[in-house]
Amino acid sequence: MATPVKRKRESFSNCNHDLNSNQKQNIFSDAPDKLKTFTAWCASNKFNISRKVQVGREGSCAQYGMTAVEDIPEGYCLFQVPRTSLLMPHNTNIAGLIEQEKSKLAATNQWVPLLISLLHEENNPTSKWRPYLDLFPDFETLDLPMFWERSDIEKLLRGTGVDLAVERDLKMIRDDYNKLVLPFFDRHSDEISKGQMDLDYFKKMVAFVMSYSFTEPRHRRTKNSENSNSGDSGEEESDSDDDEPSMLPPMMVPLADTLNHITHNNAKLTFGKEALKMVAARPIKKGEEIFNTYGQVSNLHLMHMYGFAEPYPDNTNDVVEIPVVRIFEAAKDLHQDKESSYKSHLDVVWAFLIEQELILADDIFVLGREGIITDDICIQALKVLSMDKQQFVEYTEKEGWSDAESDTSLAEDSRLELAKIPSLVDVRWKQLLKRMGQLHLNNYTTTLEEDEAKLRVISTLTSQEKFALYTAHGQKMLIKLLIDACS
Ligand SMILES: C[S@@+](CC[C@H](N)C(=O)[O-])C[C@H]1O[C@@H](n2cnc3c(N)ncnc32)[C@H](O)[C@@H]1O
Repeated sequence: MATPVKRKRESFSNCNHDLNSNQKQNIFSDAPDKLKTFTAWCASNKFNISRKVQVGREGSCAQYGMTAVEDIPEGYCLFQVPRTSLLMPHNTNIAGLIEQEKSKLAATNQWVPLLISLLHEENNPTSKWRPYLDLFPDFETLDLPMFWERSDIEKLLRGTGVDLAVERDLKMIRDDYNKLVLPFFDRHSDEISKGQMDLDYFKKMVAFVMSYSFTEPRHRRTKNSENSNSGDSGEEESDSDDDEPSMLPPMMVPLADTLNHITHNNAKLTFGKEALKMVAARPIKKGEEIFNTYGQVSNLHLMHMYGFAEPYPDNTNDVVEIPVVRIFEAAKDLHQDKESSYKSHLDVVWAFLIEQELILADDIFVLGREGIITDDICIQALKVLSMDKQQFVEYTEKEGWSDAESDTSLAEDSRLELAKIPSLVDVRWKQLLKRMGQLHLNNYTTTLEEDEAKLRVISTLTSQEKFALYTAHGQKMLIKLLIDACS
């Protein structure tokens, strides 16, 4: 991922907004009770919300959101979230219990300690986060694909990768619930109660963490975080071990999580020692919605984790993940008229690539707006699959071939950027890439032309249909760019 541009810290990013009581009243005057209670809680916990913004449904593209009620300059601090108000395991009163079992609970999934903390707080009528938790009372509006009927996933999302991600999630949720979460509550039934929890309820909590939690980069030098733009984390640096993950475990960041996402965001979260601050990433005009970034993420990721996607070409971070086996299928397809000994030669070549681990069977090629991002494995496959039998024998007999191959083709001029593909010397590479794209298009349930017809009547679609269409259509457009570059 590209590194976000580091922006100048401006003096008005200090978040010390002095609001008089009239101004406070105006900002939330149309808010329903739960939102008022929540924003009053934010005020009493020193969130220092600027009078230039308003939280609510008005002006938001999806349920709650934040809008500018005055012009806002770049670098201006919209609000802060003191670290003491972050809902994370070590801030709760079961911190000790979780800490004792942390390595077991977080062994497969960093989310489990947070999920247990959330379940505990949700079950506690006097939780210090009560006004925050009550704002999202039943999670009924979380329309993530993991709640969809299997038949709808198959019909709308097959081939996008979201279908596979949901399958993996559902298995992991069941396993985490049965093997970690329930046993934890049972072991500590004297100290904490699991209340009405069952698997369905746990699943809703997972969805809440999935689409509302934030992660913070461990090092200041690490630029990107999921569900936040951490490029200008600013005030803090830790001396953590290089082996440790670059992200800290997830946490809930009240108020920051009312902001919606857009690829070209106008606000970003920064991580300070005492507080996290939401800062204007560019000037924002009165009336504009304030959008955070959930990271430089593809539609596949947005659809999977958050249940929405952006229409082509808005999401410049979009990618399509093509299983590597598709290039082998392309080679076979291109040579289907050839004699059977050539086809078995291709089988030998593919087995060789896998055996020598030049390619892993479950690898993917990642195709983005500029070209194939994982071009080293793709070039490896193109090179070997384009050889005739004699060239392949010579290649495998060549002493030290593996060292030589490991740095092949990574010179700047041979990267698989779309702009450079038309001038590739070996026409077989272009044929393979083009056929790979054509074959991948067969995995979706609709054609590009059918998608375009639906886009013309977008207002008649349900939101599930709309966002699934944006996901599949965006991916097909990227494949079309590849096919066009090879033609
Ligand atoms: C962190 S929450 C943002 C606050 C949310 N709108 C609410 O009402 O609570 C993330 C959820 O907001 C929605 N969302 C965020 N950005 C969106 C966008 N650009 N378009 C549609 N829905 C969006 C999605 O439902 C997502 O799962």
